[in-house]
Amino acid sequence: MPYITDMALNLWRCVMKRAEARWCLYRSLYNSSHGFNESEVKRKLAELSGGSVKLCKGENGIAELGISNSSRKNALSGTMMLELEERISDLEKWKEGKGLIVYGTEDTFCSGGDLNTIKAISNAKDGLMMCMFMQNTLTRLQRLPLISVALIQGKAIGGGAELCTACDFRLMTEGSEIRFVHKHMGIVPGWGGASRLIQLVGSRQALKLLSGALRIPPEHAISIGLADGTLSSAADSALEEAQKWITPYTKGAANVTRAMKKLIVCGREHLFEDAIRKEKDIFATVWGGPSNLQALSERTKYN
Ligand SMILES: CC[C@@H](C(=O)O)C(=O)SCCNC(=O)CCNC(=O)[C@H](O)C(C)(C)COP(=O)(O)OP(=O)(O)OC[C@H]1O[C@@H](n2cnc3c(N)ncnc32)[C@H](O)[C@@H]1OP(=O)(O)O
Repeated sequence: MPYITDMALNLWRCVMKRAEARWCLYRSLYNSSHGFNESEVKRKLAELSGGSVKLCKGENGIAELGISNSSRKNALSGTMMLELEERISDLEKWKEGKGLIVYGTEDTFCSGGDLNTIKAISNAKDGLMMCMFMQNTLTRLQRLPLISVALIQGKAIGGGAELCTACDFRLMTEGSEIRFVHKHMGIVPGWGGASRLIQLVGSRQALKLLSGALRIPPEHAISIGLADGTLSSAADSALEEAQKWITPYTKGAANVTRAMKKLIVCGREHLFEDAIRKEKDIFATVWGGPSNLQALSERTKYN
């Protein structure tokens, strides 16, 4: 009997995996058919070292992803870009996960690409490969079935500003700042930050922020819908406060929270008709499930 249950469970997992691939929840944007040579870009980035990206998965289903490169204000070196991709792969496999907090250690969220790394790959071909690699990674971050929050302490600059837009929410501590400085570097965002910024604040606001390379303090970010809250806490307790902030959204059964986030990903990324059909498919994964049956038996009132 347990053997049959195992078989049924494996079959169910297999069906779900195929369905999730169909809903494009874990899909990268670029592969070899787009001229993307992943192994070559990985080999180059591996030579450009410094800093680390650490992942801590909590028993409450909320993980913390820490960006750390203390001598360079948490700039992302080549090896950190690789580590970030590995951590996202890890999170894609974490079936108990419900939430994610992305933060920078010490006093900065992230100062963008490590200028030493950027200089070493400043030719057109390497730049394009790095851009595709980072777009793949940040798109996979955005598509995770986890409710994600960027905790912005200090500055989120250049690629750091782009990174924070790949999260569902942004919380900013007092005195922090988001700034797309690309214009001053003679470039435009390439990690998907412009497209995501337009989705968040609309094309007019995005044009102002990008073409003016404006400093965006918490109040401004909140007023245009870029940020979702300000945290008052000192550096050492901001993570705790972010954990509290995310809890109402992640409370409850993991499969329901994850299904909810999958709906948002589908709704955001597909045309309406396509999205509403996928909503039906995702609905079918939780209908009549343990959380649903429990709620029905409890007959909870919401008054
Ligand atoms: C393709 C990637 C591209 C993108 O898509 O946007 C990028 O992200 S390019 C990088 C864009 N970012 C920058 O240009 C940041 C430049 N740095 C700064 O503006 C400032 O350093 C800061 C981040 C605002 C911090 O200022 P402050 O608090 O005054 O500290 P310091 O300036 O003294 O910095 C300490 C130390 O850190 C080094 N640093 C900072 N950022 C980077 C970086 N991105 N790459 C490498 N190193 C960085 C800085 O040079 C200092 O080093 P030392 O001079 O050796 O002390």
